[in-house]
Amino acid sequence: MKIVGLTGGIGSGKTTVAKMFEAEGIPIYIADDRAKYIMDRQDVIDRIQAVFPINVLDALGKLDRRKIREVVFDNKSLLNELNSIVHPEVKKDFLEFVQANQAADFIIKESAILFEKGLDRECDFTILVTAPEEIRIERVKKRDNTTEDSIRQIIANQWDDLKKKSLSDYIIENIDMKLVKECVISIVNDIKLRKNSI
Ligand SMILES: CC(C)(COP(=O)(O)OP(=O)(O)OC[C@H]1O[C@@H](n2cnc3c(N)ncnc32)[C@H](O)[C@@H]1O)[C@@H](O)C(=O)NCCC(=O)NCCS
Ligand SMILES: Nc1ncnc2c1ncn2[C@@H]1O[C@H](COP(=O)(O)OP(=O)(O)OP(=O)(O)O)[C@@H](O)[C@H]1O
Repeated sequence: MKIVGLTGGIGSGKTTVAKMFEAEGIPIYIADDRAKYIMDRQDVIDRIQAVFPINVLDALGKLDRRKIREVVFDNKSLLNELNSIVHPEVKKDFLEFVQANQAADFIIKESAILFEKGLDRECDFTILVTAPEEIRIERVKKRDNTTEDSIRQIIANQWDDLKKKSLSDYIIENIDMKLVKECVISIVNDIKLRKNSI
């Protein structure tokens, strides 16, 4: 079984593209979604609250992600603290996913920070999803009902596409969905023919 990392900056459309792979029968692991699920666990909530200088809970005692988002992307040390709590848990969770999908030819691991966190070293191949920054910002503004400033703060915590392009095996420009779909189908066929690289 091959592990194929899929990444892209905020709003590039990597989850949208990951779902196209899923439609072709490829198991997909969306690290962001799994991180959210893990962060609803009480033991994880307690560890996060212990390092945050503000109350990060909502009225029901659940983690208020919006509050966290408002502080971490402007505070590198707090983001590192959060990452150091969440990422090892995601790693364990991913290993279980890999075990459960041994029969697949390959699986897709989608993460916004695949290269930033060196996770590409654990992948056989990598796919980068790109789109012009202004388009990405417009997409996220619409999707999350958020401000351009807050999106730009997240972009500042991710590598730029130029750096990621040089490390990627496949690059998908996500503008026209029909072309993207064709690209996904040809990548699926190509990866199936390739041997594991790690
Ligand atoms: C900061 C949090 C609470 C904000 O949650 P919220 O639901 O508002 O936004 P969401 O999770 O959709 O994040 C928005 C976008 O920010 C980017 N992003 C998320 N985490 C990170 C990070 N650690 N570093 C850089 N960019 C990140 C992604 O492009 C992501 O899609 C959340 O992103 C989080 O818990 N991040 C830390 C865990 C993590 O690293 N997850 C990503 C992969 S495991
Ligand atoms: N080719 C496209 N044309 C128009 N809208 C798109 C396209 N691709 C994605 N979108 C929309 O843009 C938004 C962002 O896409 P998506 O959530 O897949 O991005 P992402 O890279 O996973 O973002 P994030 O890093 O925030 O998780 C979504 O609302 C999605 O429906």
